Amino acid sequence: MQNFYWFKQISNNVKSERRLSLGEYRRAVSWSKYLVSSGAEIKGEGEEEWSADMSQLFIGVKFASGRHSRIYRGIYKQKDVAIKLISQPEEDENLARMLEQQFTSEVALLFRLRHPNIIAFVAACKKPPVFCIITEYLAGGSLRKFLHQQEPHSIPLDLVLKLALDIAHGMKYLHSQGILHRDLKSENLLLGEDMSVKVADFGISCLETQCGSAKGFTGTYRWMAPEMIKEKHHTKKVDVYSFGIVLWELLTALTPFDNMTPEQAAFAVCQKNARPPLPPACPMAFRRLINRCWSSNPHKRPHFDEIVAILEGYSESLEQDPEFFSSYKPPRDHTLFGCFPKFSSGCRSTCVKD
Ligand SMILES: Nc1ncnc2c1ncn2[C@@H]1O[C@H](COP(=O)(O)OP(=O)(O)OP(=O)(O)O)[C@@H](O)[C@H]1O
Repeated sequence: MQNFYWFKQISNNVKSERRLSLGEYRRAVSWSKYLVSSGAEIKGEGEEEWSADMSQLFIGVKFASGRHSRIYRGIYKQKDVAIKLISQPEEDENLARMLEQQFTSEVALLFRLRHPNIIAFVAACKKPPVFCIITEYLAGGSLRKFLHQQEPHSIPLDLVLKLALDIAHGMKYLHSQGILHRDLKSENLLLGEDMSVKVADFGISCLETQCGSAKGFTGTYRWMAPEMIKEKHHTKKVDVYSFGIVLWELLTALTPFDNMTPEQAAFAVCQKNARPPLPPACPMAFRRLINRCWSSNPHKRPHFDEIVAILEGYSESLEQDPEFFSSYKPPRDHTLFGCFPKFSSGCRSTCVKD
């Protein structure tokens, strides 16, 4: 706590506990003007349960940004937290409405989730045109940042397996609650100090029964399943597709389709059935799983229950035999492959022919 340079205590509007640049001061004041409680705001449905006690919230330095948000470190009730501040633009009513809907839905979903591999919700505040979501702070940052720091561009296979299992456990739990994440990617996976991974950012998540079509969607094309790119009806299997891309990231530490714009990547995935190329050294065990996860046919993608079971099997085998990944022989059931024998002559690693 001593290492923090607090510039703001929201409750009593203390303006500055450190020297701020003029820009920082203006920004801090412009947020605080909205966040300081007037005591007169109308509380929406369920709001009493998650509404933050502003007298207990300290906002520290900004450490990240999203498309429409800024993320600050902070302390809430003596706990280290991350505070996501979302501000509605005055000039764009549609965007303002969409951000409010996203906030409401993210809070409602986060509020009911409790799992070691899902970011823990702490509280939220709704003071239009500013909203805040307070969650536990994860010191390791995003998985994307971690992967991009790796030299050479790969991480040991036992770590790939551990990280993949954490993500799969989180996703299995999420799906067991009937929730689709819809924006699973390394940027939305956060690392704890102990290298545990937690799934975060539920801004465009939905209850499976209420997801509708993906019309007007703002997810991320490089990780997006073809049926979602095409704005078709979609199911939990869109997250399995994205998990396949995340597995590829874990094995390569690269950005998928980095030689293309997101729109070109979307076109290549839908029209040419393209996938990021698996490196020749990619162990067969992962190659098979990835090919199944990013199959263009959602029905051929496994459920997360099965993914967890497969990865746990790999983990046990690796404990017994450190050479497991090089000695692994796939089961003879060829229907489990992304590439079927009738296509195998022309099947390249970048292309799933099913
Ligand atoms: N609880 C947290 N602990 C540590 N870092 C966090 C936390 N929450 C967010 N971050 C960091 O902030 C970044 C953006 O957060 P988040 O994805 O929740 O914002 P967003 O507004 O939904 O972004 P976008 O809409 O662009 O996806 C994350 O990639 C991560 O680096």
